[in-house]
Order: sequence, then structure tokens, then C-alpha cells
Amino acid sequence: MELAEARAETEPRAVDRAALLAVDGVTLRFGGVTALQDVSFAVQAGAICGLIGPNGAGKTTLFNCISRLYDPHAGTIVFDGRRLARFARHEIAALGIARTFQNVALFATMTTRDNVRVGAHALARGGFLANALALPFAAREERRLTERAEALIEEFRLGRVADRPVGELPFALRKRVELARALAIEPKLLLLDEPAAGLNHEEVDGLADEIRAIRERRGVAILLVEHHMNLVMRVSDQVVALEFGRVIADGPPEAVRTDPEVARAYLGSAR
Ligand SMILES: Nc1ncnc2c1ncn2[C@@H]1O[C@H](COP(=O)(O)OP(=O)(O)OP(=O)(O)O)[C@@H](O)[C@H]1O
Repeated sequence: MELAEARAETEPRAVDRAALLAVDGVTLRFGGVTALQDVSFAVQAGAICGLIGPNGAGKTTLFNCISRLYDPHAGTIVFDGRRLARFARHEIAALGIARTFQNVALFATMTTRDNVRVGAHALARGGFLANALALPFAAREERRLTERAEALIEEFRLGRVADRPVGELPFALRKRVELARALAIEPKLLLLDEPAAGLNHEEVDGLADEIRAIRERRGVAILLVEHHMNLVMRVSDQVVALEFGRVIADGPPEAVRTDPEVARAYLGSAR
């Protein structure tokens, strides 16, 4: 493909506000540092979108805006037709957004099964009082959560380690537990923060298959922050590239990979 043609295909464009996730003109500063500058892009329902960029480009900051950990100074994020700014951080899961973390955020002394159950609990109805009084609907809810957790344990092939504390498991397996836990809320959007970090070649291959399979099975949209370029290019339907807080390319993986702006941004970067 000619370079000019590649550029045209990846040029940032007006955001599609009807998409599952529409990030529109988001700006966020930390003191004098502009971490995000007028960032706009959209992710369609069921699509896998890779978010790339050199260190400090703003990827984590953007994730934190979508999870409501940070409030943008300007712009809007619309998810499934709702403006996220209207919701508190603890309401995000109920809207249908789940997240995994770079360093795996599980309860190390709890078993695999209990970690997955905790994920399902994020959506549990009834609450503390109903559970404390052992009301019938609380018992029904518990059964429902147990069934959901067991289904996920089977789906993610975790049966063999279901009763082991997750802190004892190899890192790659803990990552699978974290995926199962995130999906326990049956999200419409899954945010994956550097899922390949700390994995070897073979494990990254397995992860790529797993990510595609999750989307096929569940139709969930996935936004993936990742430095591992091969993984991003292999699994994504769309890739958004950031540099110094700005979107420099947005398009199909092959077009973004060959985009001269992206190549320039990565020049001198060893990753
Ligand atoms: N809490 C914070 N306080 C001050 N500056 C911050 C904070 N978080 C991020 N920054 C700055 O904002 C910019 C974007 O950082 P961010 O962590 O979002 O980049 P990134 O693309 O995720 O980088 P990496 O690939 O290294 O994880 C950087 O200049 C960073 O130093």
C-alpha cells in the first residue's frame, strides 16, 4: 500500500456517537503535563480495539478516564448511550464495563473459585442486609452467583485449580483467573491493561487465541492497551495510536502498522 493511502485510512476522524464507546474530545492535564489532548475515537459493539503508543503517550490515563478513576477536564465519554461523567466509579461495572490490571489484581490468599465469585458479586442484588437476614431472595441470588462462577471456571479451564489460593498459581494462570473474574459481570466492554506483560512467547500466543475466543463466545467489545505489537496486530479489528496524548492514527491494524506517523512516533523507542 502507498504511504499516502495508508495515511488516509488511519487519519483520525469525527467520532461515531452511536458506537458502544464514543470518546469525544477528551483532554486531561496533570499540572503542566497534558496527558490527553482532544482525544476522539469510537469502538463498535463486539469489536476488538488495540490502543498503542510509546511510553507516556496517555494510554493508562485514557483507561482511567473510561473507568471513572479520572475526570477529564474537557470532552465526553459516552458508553452504550450514556455519558459516563454522570456515574460514579462504583457504578461502572453495573453499566457493563469490566477491567483487568497490568499486575493482576486478585485476592492472593483466596481460592480461584472465590476470586471469580467476588467478580460476580459486583452485580449482586440484595446487598448486605438481605444477606445478613438470610432472606430467601438472597439465598437464590447466592445460588445464581455460584452457578455463574462455576460456568466461568469451566469456560476458562480452571477446574483443576478452583480450590487453590490464586497466590500459588503461575502468573499466566492467574491472568486467566483475572479474565474469568472480569467477565463474571457479563460486560459489554472489557478493558485489558497490558495483558501480555510478563508472559513468554508461547503464553502470548495462547493469550491471543483466548482474546479472540472470548469475543467470539460472548460478543463482548475489548479495548486493549498493549506494547506487544504482534499481539495487538493479530487480535485487533481496529488500532488507535496515541503520541503525547494525541490520536495520531486510527484504522485497521495493517494500515496503522504501516502508517508513517506511527513509525515516526516509535522511532528510537525500543519497544
Ligand atoms: N498521576 C499522575 N500525575 C502526574 N502525571 C501523570 C500521572 N499519570 C500519568 N502522568 C503523566 O501523563 C502522561 C501520560 O501517562 P500514561 O501513564 O497515561 O502513559 P502510558 O501511555 O500509559 O505510558 P506507559 O506505556 O509507560 O504505561 C505522562 O507524561 C505521565 O508522566
